[in-house]
Order: sequence, then structure tokens, then C-alpha cells
Amino acid sequence: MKKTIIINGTFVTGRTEENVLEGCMVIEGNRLTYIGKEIPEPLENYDEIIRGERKLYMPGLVNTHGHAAMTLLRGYGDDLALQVWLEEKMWPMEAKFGPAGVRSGTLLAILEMIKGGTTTFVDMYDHMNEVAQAVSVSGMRACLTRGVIGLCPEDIQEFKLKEAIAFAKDWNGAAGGRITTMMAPHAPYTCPPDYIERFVQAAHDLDLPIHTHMSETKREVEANVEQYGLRPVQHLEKLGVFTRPTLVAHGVHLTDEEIAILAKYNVGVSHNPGSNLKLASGVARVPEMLRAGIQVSLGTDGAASNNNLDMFEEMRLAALIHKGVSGDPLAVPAAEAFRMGTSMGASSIWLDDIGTLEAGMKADFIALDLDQPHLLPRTDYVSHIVYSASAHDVVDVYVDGQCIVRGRECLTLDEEKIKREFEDTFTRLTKG
Ligand SMILES: CSC[C@H]1O[C@@H](n2cnc3c(O)ncnc32)[C@H](O)[C@@H]1O
Ligand SMILES: [Zn+2]
Repeated sequence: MKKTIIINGTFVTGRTEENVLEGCMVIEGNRLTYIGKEIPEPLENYDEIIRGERKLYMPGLVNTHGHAAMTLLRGYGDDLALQVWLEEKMWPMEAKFGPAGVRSGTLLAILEMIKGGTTTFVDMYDHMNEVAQAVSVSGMRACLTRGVIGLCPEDIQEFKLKEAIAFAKDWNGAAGGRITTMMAPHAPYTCPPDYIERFVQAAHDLDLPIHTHMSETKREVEANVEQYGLRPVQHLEKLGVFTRPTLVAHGVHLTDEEIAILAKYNVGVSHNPGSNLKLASGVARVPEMLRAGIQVSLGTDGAASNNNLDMFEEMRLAALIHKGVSGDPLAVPAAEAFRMGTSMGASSIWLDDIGTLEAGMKADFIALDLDQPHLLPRTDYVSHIVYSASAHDVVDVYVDGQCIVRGRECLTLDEEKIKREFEDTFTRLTKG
């Protein structure tokens, strides 16, 4: 088994004790086996010695909600509210993607994400076999789900559910365990109650979690009350969704009672501040959710509502907007935003062996170039990561012990080919 040591690095570990340390880290196979101040064994015992001077090592970022192939719709349908954006802009264009479009859009998204320090992402979309194959070759880690919109005749509903089940079965644990799967009814406003119940049953049968959009806009909540007599949280509770481990995206419009229900069932919330601001959906009650003990992680959502996949930006937004809204500078401190982008992201998708740099954890980590004007002085590195850094500072990326980006170059994917094919796909979609 290959044994690598990084020496003379600066490490933000994400541990409660010794969160920042100057020292070294050892990687054996796909695991971290040592992190500390001293070099544990003579250097000749290692297969590879990496000099970490002027680099900041930290856990890889975990993007807990998105639709990768929507890179194809970046800059299309800007400045609209959710419902009109979905119905008039996104869905008509997505109907033309097909498997080739999804492959091309996803590969570009994966490139953008890994080069920007995201090592794990959640993806909910159609043509998911293409997404899983792209993840597999990229070396990234992902939690994938075939998102299903149930606003269609019964036979199509049936077909989509079967497809979602087959995908979830076929790919759970694939790519050496880097891929896990979930079941995903898209949202309470796009899936009738009896259809959601069938997803719950399937998730029970397959022992899988559930992922869904929930309470993203005020209009959606009002419509839910009008149609079903319940707010979305109570509605999903009644349908049994929370009897499965669940991750909901957005959770913007929640009452105290709903926050208590989510906490009771240990439902994770993927907070997507960039997307919520751009679609004018509102600002989620993140400080209240954190106080209630909810795992709040971060997501970019798709590139059409963000418009990039930079998780540093999401950490910064999460740390800033809640201060602005509450008037409390401690609403989401930098250290909390850092955890939301790393360890809480990992635990909210049930991956408890990534998200921190500790012996025994899987080797998913990134290095930032510290030798940059905006990252000086060498003071508070957590602050620099959250308030000053961006995707462009990432130089090296490791997933499962494999180096997939070195010196800003992706080693697993052909960047030029992916960009060329993406542009051809885009031309086909828009001119065809
Ligand atoms: C059925 S695959 C996923 C589906 O979700 C759509 N989508 C993208 N962003 C959002 C969002 O913020 N709220 C709800 N749905 C969203 C995407 O366009 C796909 O159709
Ligand atoms: Zn979404």
C-alpha cells in the first residue's frame, strides 16, 4: 500500500482540539493514518514525500445539493422567481438534454467542482447513469439520486419510479464505495402524496435515504396549505418521509414548530444561500436550525440559479447573510460556516469517515495556495478560508487517497476535451 507524507504544511483539521496545526500528515492507501507536529517515522520509509510549505491543507468541501448538468443553463433565465424560472425556462430546455447533454453538462460541473475544492457532491437529476459514470472516472465522491417529477400520467410515474429504484440499486456502493444513492421525489409540489408514499416504501425496501426540495418559497408553502391543509414539513411527516434518513434542500420558510419536527427526526437541511438569494426565495432560518440541533450543510444548487459551483462562496454567504438579517455578528460564525461546508456536509449525507483531517478518516482533502495577497497575514486560517478564499485558490485535491488535481491541473479528466464537447452540446441545444 502506497505511503505518502506531507511535511511542513499548515493544516486546518476541523477537529475540536488542535484545529490548526503546523506539521505533517500521512496517507496510506485511501486513509489518513497520522496528523501531527512531528514526523512519525524516518522519511525513507515513505513512497512519496510532499513538501507542504506555503500550502493550507483542509478537508475537501461537501456540496450537499445540486443538479450538475445545469451548467448548460448557466446564464439562461437569470433574474426570475422559482416557479416561472422552472416552468418557462428550465424544464423546456432540460427536456432537450437527453443522456448526451447530461453527460456533457455534468462533466463540466465535475471539473468546476473538483478544481474548486469540492470533493463530494449530491446530485439530483435525470439520466443519472451518465452522472454516475462521470463521477466514477473523475475520482470524485458523490451521493446520487434520480430526481422524479410526478406531474405526469400514471404509466410515466410508474416508469420513472422504476428507473429511480434501478439506478439507486445499481450504483449504491459503486466506484469503490465513492458513490452512494438516495431516493428523490423532486418536491411536494411536483409529486402527489400517494406517489411520495411509494418513494418512502422504496426507500424502506432498499434501506436508502430520501432527498427532496422542501419549503423553498413562500408561494410553495401557501399552495401546500391550500391543496393539502398542511405546511410542507407536516405534509411530508404525514406521508412517512421522515421515517427514512432524510436530507431536504432549502428549508427557507419554516415555523418554530417545523424546525422542531425536523430536529426530532434528525432531518438534515441543505442550505443553498446563493440560489435562495438569486431566485428571491428568501433567507433560511439557519441560526435557529443550528440552535435546534439540525445538521445544516451547504449546497450550490444548479449553476443556473447560482451561477457557479464555488463552495467557498456558499460558506462566505452563509457566514454573512445571517449576520445581516439578524443583526447578530455571531449568528453564523466563520468556524460554523466551515463545519457546514465540511464535516456537517459529510454527516448530513451519512458519510462519517470524511469531513475532517484525522487519523482513520478517508483521505479526502485539498490544498490552497497560501502565497497570495488576499490570504495574508498568516493569522486566522479559518477566517481566511471562509471570508477571503475562493475556488481559485485550490491547487491540489485528493479523494479516497488519490490525487485528482495537482498544481491546478485535473489528472483524471481531459479538461480541454470536456470544454470543447460542452460547447458543442450547448450549440446543439440552442441552435438545433
Ligand atoms: C427532476 S431532476 C431535478 C429538477 O430540479 C430542478 N431544480 C433546479 N433547481 C431547483 C430549485 O431550486 N428548486 C426546485 N427545483 C429545482 C431542475 O431544473 C430539475 O428539473
Ligand atoms: Zn435543487
